[in-house]
Amino acid sequence: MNPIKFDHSKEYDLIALGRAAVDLNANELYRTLEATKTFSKYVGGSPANVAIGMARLNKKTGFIGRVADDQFGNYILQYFARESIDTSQMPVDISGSKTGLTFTEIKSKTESSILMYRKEAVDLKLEAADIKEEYIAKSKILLISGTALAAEPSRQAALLAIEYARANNVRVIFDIDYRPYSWRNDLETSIYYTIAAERSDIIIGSRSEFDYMENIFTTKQTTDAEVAQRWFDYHSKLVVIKHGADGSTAYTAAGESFAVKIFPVELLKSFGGGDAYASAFIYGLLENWDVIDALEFGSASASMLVSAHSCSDAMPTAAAIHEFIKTKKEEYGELVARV
Ligand SMILES: Nc1ncnc2c1ncn2[C@@H]1O[C@H](COP(=O)(O)OP(=O)(O)OP(=O)(O)O)[C@@H](O)[C@H]1O
Ligand SMILES: O=C(O)C[C@@H](O)[C@H](O)C(=O)CO
Repeated sequence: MNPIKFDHSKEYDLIALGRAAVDLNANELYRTLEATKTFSKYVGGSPANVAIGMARLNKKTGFIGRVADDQFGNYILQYFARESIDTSQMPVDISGSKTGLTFTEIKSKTESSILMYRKEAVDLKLEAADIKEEYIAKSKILLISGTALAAEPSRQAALLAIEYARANNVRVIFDIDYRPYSWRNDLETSIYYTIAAERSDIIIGSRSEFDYMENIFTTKQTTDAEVAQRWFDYHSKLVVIKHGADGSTAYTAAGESFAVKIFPVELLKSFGGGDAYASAFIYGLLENWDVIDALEFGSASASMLVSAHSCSDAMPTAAAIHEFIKTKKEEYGELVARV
């Protein structure tokens, strides 16, 4: 049973807030960045990837975020327009700030890493004045990417957006999305993540991201169930904890727990799975599926993405995910991802 109640009278399915950036993924595989000569350019930025994933799944999607006054800013706006993502709340920043860049290094069949250029990143220039309550009120969901909390003025903009959502029966999804490059220290990260998480209906993150968030509370090793309970004691109804190649778990405030494994694929890069996971999982919730079915859908999309060269371009349609699941179940059995 889906524990999240959406107001289905609202126009948008999801509005994402945070960074829209650019990925430059190495074309030469199994080399270090030092030895890489060419890259493929994709739209990137975790919340942008999730928004693209939602749009690919035919959900009406909007975005709140600033873009740079340069070719990369134009590229992002044009890409979003082609994907039918509303860009009315994506002001062009004229302060000279730059689009965040992420270089993905595919070092071996099992190892990849990212190098992020985020100095003066335009996404962190988002201001509270950019946040319109009447826009947010039109959506079933507001998705907040944790990196939007890393610096001012983006931090206050994100926290204001959360308050507007809560005042207008909009479900808040907090995708923890930890990227170290923009934070000053771990305590700051933990404090502001906690402020957002306390106000969110759904929290999604990898286990290590939850641990960052818990820093101010405890340093002892807690179970996934204990992690989830902490946030149920505030406001959350659903907590999803991802464990990379070990799959993922979900807990509801009503005391239910679920787990799924990964779908077997040939790994190309270990990045991008989380954004695909989030968009497909949220799609399942919006379709009022049971949590376990939404988890399986998210896990399938994630596995498809870690075997793809891009993140945004490779975001699959619902039909493609269903076909992927069907094929894997024929090959590995009905319970391929269910534990
Ligand atoms: N080797 C793998 N094979 C198949 N699926 C995988 C693999 N690694 C990760 N996944 C899938 O991707 C999901 C997200 O990966 P992870 O737990 O690393 O989250 P994340 O750090 O948020 O991802 P991202 O790097 O996109 O930010 C996992 O829960 C799993 O479903
Ligand atoms: O989140 C980022 O800014 C980097 C992403 O664009 C990249 O695709 C990735 O690492 C996915 O998680």
